This record gives sequence, structure tokens and C-alpha cells, in this order.
Amino acid sequence: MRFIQLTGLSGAGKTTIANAVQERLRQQGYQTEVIDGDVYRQTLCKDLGFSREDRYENIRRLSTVAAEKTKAGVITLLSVIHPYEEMRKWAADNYGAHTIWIHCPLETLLDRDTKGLYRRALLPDGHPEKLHNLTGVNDPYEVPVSPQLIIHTHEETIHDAVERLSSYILASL
Ligand SMILES: Nc1ncnc2c1ncn2[C@@H]1O[C@H](COP(=O)(O)OS(=O)(=O)O)[C@@H](OP(=O)(O)O)[C@H]1O
Ligand SMILES: Nc1ncnc2c1ncn2[C@@H]1O[C@H](COP(=O)(O)OP(=O)(O)O)[C@@H](O)[C@H]1O
Repeated sequence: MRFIQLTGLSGAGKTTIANAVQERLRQQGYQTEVIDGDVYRQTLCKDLGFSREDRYENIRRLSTVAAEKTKAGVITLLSVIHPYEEMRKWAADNYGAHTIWIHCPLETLLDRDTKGLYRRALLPDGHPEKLHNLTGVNDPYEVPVSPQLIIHTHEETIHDAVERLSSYILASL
């Protein structure tokens, strides 16, 4: 098993954890790569927005890339919001992806708000900066039904989360 799909709300900690796990596994000699939704939305998925259809297409494309890397023997961490159970199941069924839920309550995310997206989503209707489809606020996030691992980033340190996910991956190779 080398295809790991991290799912969780913006700011939950997907990128932070994925990059640190990548670093950790590389140090141990494993070829590891991160496919980050936020990064690929500047290139391969530049044409896509945040409607349900576009999010589906985003996941389809990125999962295809992840599956290719996995086939080549690379441990691949797909780091995306991935809000729909149907698509998570699709990647699991078609590519053997394992699902890791990076969970953080909205309350903590509103405090973190590193990109200012939550502030914008909570603005009154009609405000020019209002964000209308932020996952978890005014767009759906379906809770994963049976993830292989759940990481609670409001309770667990980054170090502990990275240890736990790295160990999980190494144990399942
Ligand atoms: N409306 C809305 N909803 C959610 N996210 C938004 C939105 N607008 C911009 N962003 C930024 O886009 C990043 C999420 O892209 P993903 O490819 O991971 O999304 S998805 O899996 O297709 O739902 C996400 O990155 P992360 O913060 O790293 O999760 C945001 O920075
Ligand atoms: N236990 C934790 N795990 C991951 N990130 C954490 C944790 N505690 C605090 N953070 C902080 O939360 C933010 C998460 O941002 P990021 O990794 O970009 O999230 P995402 O990729 O899910 O949008 C970072 O600023 C990170 O330092």
C-alpha cells in the first residue's frame, strides 16, 4: 500500500503533516512524494473551481497522477480537502488508496485561519470579498465513513501526528 489520501478541511494540517512525513520517509531511504491540491490547482488543475463537479474532476486527475507514482514504487501522499465520500471510495476501490482523516474542529480552524478564507466565508451576503463555497462553512464536507487513521490536530502535536502517520505507512508497506 503506497497511495495515501489525506482528507480534511482547509487549515486542518494536511500539508504540514504530509511534507513532514515525506521528509521523514525520505531520510529512511523511501521514495516519497506529496501531491498537494493547493499546488496542483496552479498547474494541472488550473481550469477547475470549487463546484462539486470541479472537485470531482480535480480528485480524478490527481488520483491518476498519484496512482502512476504509486505504480512506480513511490509512497504517494495525496493532500486534498477531498470532501466527498463517493470520490474517496472511488480512489480506494480503483487504486487501493488508504484514507487518513486530518480532523480539526471548525472552532480551531477559525482561530488558525492562516489564509483568511474562513473570515471571508463568514462575511455577510453581498460583501465583495465574501467566499461562497468554503468547505465546512458554506459547502459540504462529508465525514469519512471508515478511515484507516484519524489524526486530531487540535489535540495532537505535529510531531506526534507525523510519527503516527509515518509508522502507519511503514507498517503497511
Ligand atoms: N471555496 C473553497 N473551498 C475550499 N478550498 C478553497 C476554496 N477556495 C480556495 N481554496 C483553496 O484551495 C485549496 C483546496 O483545494 P483542493 O484541491 O484540496 O480541494 S478539493 O479536494 O478539490 O475540494 C485549499 O487549500 P488547503 O487550505 O491547503 O486545504 C484552499 O487554500
Ligand atoms: N497538530 C498539528 N498538525 C498539523 N498542523 C498543525 C497542528 N497544530 C497546529 N498546526 C498548524 O495548522 C496549520 C495547518 O496548515 P496546513 O498544513 O496548510 O493545512 P491544510 O493543508 O490542511 O490546509 C499550520 O499553520 C500548522 O502549523
